[in-house]
Amino acid sequence: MDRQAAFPDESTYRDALQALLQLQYFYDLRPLDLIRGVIGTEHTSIEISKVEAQEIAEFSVNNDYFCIAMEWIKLLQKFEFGNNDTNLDGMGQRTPTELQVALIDKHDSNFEKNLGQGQAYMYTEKLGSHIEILPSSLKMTLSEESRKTGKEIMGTFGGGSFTYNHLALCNGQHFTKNEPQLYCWLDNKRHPYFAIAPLKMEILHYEPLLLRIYDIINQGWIKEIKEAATPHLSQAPDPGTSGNTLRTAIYAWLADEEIPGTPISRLIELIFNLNVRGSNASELLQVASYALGGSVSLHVDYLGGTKLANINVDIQDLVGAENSDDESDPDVLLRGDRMNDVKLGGYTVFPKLNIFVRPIKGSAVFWYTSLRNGNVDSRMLHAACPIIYGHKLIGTKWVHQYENFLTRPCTTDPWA
Ligand SMILES: O=C(O)CCC(=O)C(=O)O
Ligand SMILES: [Fe+2]
Repeated sequence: MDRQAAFPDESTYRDALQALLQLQYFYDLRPLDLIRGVIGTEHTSIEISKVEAQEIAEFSVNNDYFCIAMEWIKLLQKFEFGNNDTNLDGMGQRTPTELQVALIDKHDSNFEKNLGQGQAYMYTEKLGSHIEILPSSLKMTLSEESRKTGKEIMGTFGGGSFTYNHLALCNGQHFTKNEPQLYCWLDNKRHPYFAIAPLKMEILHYEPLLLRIYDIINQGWIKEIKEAATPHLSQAPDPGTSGNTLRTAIYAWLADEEIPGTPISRLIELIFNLNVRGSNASELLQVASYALGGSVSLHVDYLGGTKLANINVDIQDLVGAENSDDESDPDVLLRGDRMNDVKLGGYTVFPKLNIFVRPIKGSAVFWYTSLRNGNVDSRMLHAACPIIYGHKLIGTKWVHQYENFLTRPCTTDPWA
């Protein structure tokens, strides 16, 4: 056995720090909570020592995560950790005050540089003259400003346009003054099959269309998808097909033949009158598994111009076990696995539409990724928010354009 493979290396550690800071950034988690193992509303046994807090502060300063770094530095200055951490002033470690000075210097030289380029909106003030800025209030101010002016503001974790709306939506907040008139109905007209089992449809957005269908897959299908995908869950998609999208999840791809008891392609054909099963009519079912911090950055699923529609099927719930059928799943109980539902985080957000979508087990969310003229529909920009606690499992089916040039309904009107 290769024992070395069991030890995390430097880059795994950096990834873990990055994931932790991303969670803090997205959800305004407080370092004081984090060091005590409190993540959102969950009390975990994952505590952070003073040495680790120091490393987090160093990492944040080095990576220019200004507000986050300031929070960790303040914590190091103020908070008494347990007395078993001693090595703080050892070689190579900066004191909190040294870190703070380095941080302010970096920030303020960035400020001057950006000012010279006419981009002062990224920082409202020099840190040196105003170090009491609260990250949360700064982010909300920027979010509000970007909404009012339509100006794009770059965020610490990249993403480019609509970054702050992205953050707000991940937190379940949106800035639409008038709630859209949502509409739900039972649909039994699409195919005789649905006369017996009507589809529970919900319009999340009209134009462009964003549609949720509840209870589209049952417990048997869920079990089959999980069993078929689990042994293969590993790598991220080929960067050639996912562009610059950052994905911190693990993936598996399933052909219809690998899940013979789960006719999901056929079901999508019946509901949307699309070709899904023919050769090259759709991609393999992409199963994505997200753990703590797992997320996908803002993107449109379009690359290569082949994709027509996106159907995301939620294989697990966002909320706790009381809503989960997994209690009765003998495999889950045998493994003693109680982390089967996402407790917090994990929304799919559409910042241009001002919509956040919570994963609901067994439901699917549908949208067209391209316009009728074949170009990408950039309004469908979306992201998967980081998981704070629990585990999200989602299946994505991408239906192709070319095999559907005759089948795409010529209207998005659900009543037509
Ligand atoms: O997991 C989600 O909510 C969305 C994932 C996604 O957009 C993708 O994998 O392309
Ligand atoms: Fe996507």
